[in-house]
Amino acid sequence: MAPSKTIYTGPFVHSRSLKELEIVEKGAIGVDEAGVIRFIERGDEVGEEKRPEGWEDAETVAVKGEGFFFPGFVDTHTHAPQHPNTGLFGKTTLLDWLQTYTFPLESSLSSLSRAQHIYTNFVLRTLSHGTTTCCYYGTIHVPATNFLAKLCHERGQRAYVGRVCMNSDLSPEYYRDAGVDQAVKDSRESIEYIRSLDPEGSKKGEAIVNPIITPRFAPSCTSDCMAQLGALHRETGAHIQTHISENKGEIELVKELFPDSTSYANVYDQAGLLTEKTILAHAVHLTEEEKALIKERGSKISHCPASNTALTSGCAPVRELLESGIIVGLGTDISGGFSPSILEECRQAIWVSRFRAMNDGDDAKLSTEEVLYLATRGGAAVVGLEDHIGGFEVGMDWDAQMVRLGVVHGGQKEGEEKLVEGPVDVFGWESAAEKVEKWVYSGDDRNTVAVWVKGRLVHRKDSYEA
Ligand SMILES: O=c1[nH]c(=O)c2nc[nH]c2[nH]1
Ligand SMILES: [Zn+2]
Repeated sequence: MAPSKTIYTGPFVHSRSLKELEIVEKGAIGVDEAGVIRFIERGDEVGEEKRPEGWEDAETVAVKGEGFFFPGFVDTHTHAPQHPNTGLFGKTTLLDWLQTYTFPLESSLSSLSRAQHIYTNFVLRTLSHGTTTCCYYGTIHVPATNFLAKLCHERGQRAYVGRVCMNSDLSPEYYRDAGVDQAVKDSRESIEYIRSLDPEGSKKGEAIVNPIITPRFAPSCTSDCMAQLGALHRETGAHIQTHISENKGEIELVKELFPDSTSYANVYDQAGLLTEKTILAHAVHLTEEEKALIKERGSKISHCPASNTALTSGCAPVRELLESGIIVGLGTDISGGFSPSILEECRQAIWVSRFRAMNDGDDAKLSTEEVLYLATRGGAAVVGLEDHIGGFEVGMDWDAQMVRLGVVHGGQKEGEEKLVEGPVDVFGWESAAEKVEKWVYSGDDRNTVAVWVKGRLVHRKDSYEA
């Protein structure tokens, strides 16, 4: 159903900057038919009787009970085909995990019906966690990847969808590109298909779903393949995503495979893959030179703390990355990561920063405000949409979630006590900031009762009522 003019009333929370959240206890946000925010009122200015001119017939969506509107989350790195393996990694580390768990599952998506089954579930799952924008790796299979893009387009999730390239013999024979030409041809075919879903929007840079060029990681691709993908980027202007410097064994392998390169980041740079439109996942063990190069090229980093811990890759130095001026967002990295939730990733980012702090000092610690920024405005900047999503400002799109917290009522009769819906118990004496903090530390998808992308309702819980 096409969205109508709507006024969202109630508390809202968003990041003003890395360090500062704005918490408005009584607000109203007017969103037009195109899903664009047209006014924001703080305080009592807008009530049922005091609507701005032209908004008299607008629908109202109000937060009922305890809760608030929050910007939709941006997941800057995840693997849709690995969803069935979520939680399965045993004691493996990256390179044996890929061979044991990942390649066998991904290769099975040569079956389109299997891909449809997995992808449909995953897109519904990420939406239910409040993820309004998602950067997806697909597999090497064009039909499956195109299906994922079409699904996001139909369900209304903002997405970057990439057909994976992997032509080197590190990949098993049963799951590998036939050659460089095949890798480039299939990538081009997928880019064209994804742009055909919304040709006008794609031309204007306004499409909800976009293609993303996806060399799996340097060890999976030959230099020639990466150079041709760099050329494909220059030709099409499509974004690029890949992995970098995740695990020490991987870094050693890159040194062996590319002896003429001065570093892992240099391998990508020589191929023309380090650009302003490049998203680099992990970046756990970058050298100072690599950080400087990434900063100079304007490439972005997806921090994936759950995955980095699960595969014992390391604790990424997020404070240092931020201080060197690199743009950072959060990524769930299913199924290296074990949860499709960016809220979970916020907690993991906080924990990992504390482990770094045990060696580096307290400055390494990330605050609640900071991780919420990375989950929204930081992620938006990673995909180049910082002027459109990630916060609530006039002119931005309404990509948002309604968060509801449970109120614990006193005076329940003995034997009739009931738990509130969802994991967060609010007793009534918490400050607004404390409620947000409680949500970050103990909330989950049960607290996300509705989700909108560009004004379109894309997910709602049964208990949601406008
Ligand atoms: O976390 C990761 N997940 C993957 O699928 C992958 N492939 C290469 N490097 C990778 N890292
Ligand atoms: Zn990954």
